[in-house]
Amino acid sequence: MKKFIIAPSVLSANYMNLKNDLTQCLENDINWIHYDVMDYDFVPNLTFGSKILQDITSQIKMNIDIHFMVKVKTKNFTDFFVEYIKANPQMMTMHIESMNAKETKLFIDLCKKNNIKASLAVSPQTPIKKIIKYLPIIDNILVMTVEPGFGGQSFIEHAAGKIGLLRKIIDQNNYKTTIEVDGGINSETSKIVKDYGVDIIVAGSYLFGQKDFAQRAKKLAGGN
Ligand SMILES: O=C(CO)[C@H](O)[C@H](O)COP(=O)(O)O
Repeated sequence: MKKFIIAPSVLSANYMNLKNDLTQCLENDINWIHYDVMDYDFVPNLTFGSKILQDITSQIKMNIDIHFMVKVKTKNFTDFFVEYIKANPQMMTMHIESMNAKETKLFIDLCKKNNIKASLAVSPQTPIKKIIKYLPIIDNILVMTVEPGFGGQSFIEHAAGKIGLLRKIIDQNNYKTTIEVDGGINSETSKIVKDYGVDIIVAGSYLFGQKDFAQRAKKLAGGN
C-alpha cells in the first residue's frame, strides 16, 4: 500500500504548547512539519520567521517543509532565505505567482546548491501550464486547495483536480517530482487527493488541538 507523507501545518499549533504539539507528531510516526511563512503582502496574514524555526530544529529532529507565502523584497533575492537555510530544512516551497522567471530560477538553483528539495506552489486559480516546464527540474509541486493565507478554510475541490493532471504528466515522463497538497484536508478530502495520486498531505486544523489526534493521523497516513 502506498505510504503518504503527512506534514502537519504548524499554523494550527498552540504556540504556548509547541513542544508538546511537535512531540505528539513524533509519537504518532509523523516526522515532517509544514512551516508557513506569511508576509502580509503576498497573503493577507503574517506569521513567523526564521528564529522560531531555528529554535525548533535545534531541539527537535523533524523534516522541515517551509512554505513561503511571501513576495521577496531583499535587494539580493537569495539573501531572504539565508537564515531559513541555517535551520536545515528538507524542502523549501515558493509560490510561482510571487516570482518572475529570473527569481524562479534563482530559487531553484539556491535549493539545489544547499541540498534542499526545490518546490513550487500553485494557488487554486493558477493553471498548471504555468508550472509544467519546471517539473523536470524541481523536486516537489505543492497544489493549494485553499487560497493561501489562513488555516481552517474549506477545501476547493476543482483545485484538487490539478493533482490528477500532474500525476499523469509526471508518470508519463518518468519525472521524480512529488505532489503535495495543502488546504482543507480532513478524513473525507484526503480520500479525494489520494485518489488523484498525491504523495505529501499537509493538514493543520484537522490535526492540531484535536483530542483524537492519533486516530486522525492514522486515517490520513493510511490508504483509502
Ligand atoms: O498554507 C496554509 C494556508 O495558507 C496552511 O498550511 C493550510 O491552510 C493548513 O490549514 P488547514 O489544514 O486547516 O486548511
